[in-house]
Amino acid sequence: MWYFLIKIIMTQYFRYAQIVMGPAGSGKSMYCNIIQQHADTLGRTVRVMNLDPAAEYFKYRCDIDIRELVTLDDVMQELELGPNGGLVTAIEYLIENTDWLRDQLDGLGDDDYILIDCPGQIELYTHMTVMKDFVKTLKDIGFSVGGVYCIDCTFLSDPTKYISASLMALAAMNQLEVPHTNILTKCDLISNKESLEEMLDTDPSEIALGIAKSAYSAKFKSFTESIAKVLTEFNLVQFIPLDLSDEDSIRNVVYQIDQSIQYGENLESKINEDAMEQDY
Ligand SMILES: Nc1nc2c(ncn2[C@@H]2O[C@H](COP(=O)(O)OP(=O)(O)OP(=O)(O)O)[C@@H](O)[C@H]2O)c(=O)[nH]1
Repeated sequence: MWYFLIKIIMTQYFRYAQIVMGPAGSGKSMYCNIIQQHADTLGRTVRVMNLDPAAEYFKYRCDIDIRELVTLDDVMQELELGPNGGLVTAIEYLIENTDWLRDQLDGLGDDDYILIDCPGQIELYTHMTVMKDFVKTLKDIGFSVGGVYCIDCTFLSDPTKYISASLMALAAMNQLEVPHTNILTKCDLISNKESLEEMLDTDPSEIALGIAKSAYSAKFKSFTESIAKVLTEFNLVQFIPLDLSDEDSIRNVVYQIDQSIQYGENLESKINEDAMEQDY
């Protein structure tokens, strides 16, 4: 009996999902593609779900597609909504159809590591509840969920963009309430790798200083400095670089996110559990 109880508890956490977020064009689809290809080379299967009801084509092998349930065009036409309202309604419709989602996820068989490629409308995860509800649905189905927030690395060289990207990432982390990782995408585009490291090491207060220098008003200057101070003092936002041309960089990203959703740990438990099953 104890064995079955332990098995039920453990099985709940043998399914893993990454919610891949970020502004339009930040590299979410490319990220899914890179991670899926990397997994292929390791003989590990990573599935991808498209959560954008308006998507047209994919860079990755798409295993689950929200458009098979609902498309943005359908919602806009039937409910006479605009694109943003239509998007929220489409995702709400998905959450209401948990059976469809459960069937799709169960249909993946034993390959229970899934990346969920979100739409680029960041309001979905920075201040609306729809993605939070979606995460809850995944948890109820039995997934250990982590958030991955993609930010274009060119943002780091612009202090204003840096602060706003940091705050958006923080808002998504706060809203979703799951282990969170910020990924700095497109690092292959930076030819000077040392400058990238320098940028990553830069203290946000120095960045704020850059903004403050160009600030017109004293009020704006002190406001920016205060935000940067909070970011620094509480070590709130960190970025992990992803360079698709560098296998070590990809491996590091995979490792960090696996750690955050306890992929390795639970796998170890599973191996022990399988051994236990054989003993019985
Ligand atoms: N060189 C390089 N280009 C990239 C990388 N990631 C994305 N891109 C390019 O940036 C553009 C946007 O990438 P996507 O992966 O479609 O971005 P997205 O966040 O999924 O965009 P939306 O679905 O519109 O929200 C495409 O032209 C990609 O080829 C990267 O790591 N390196």
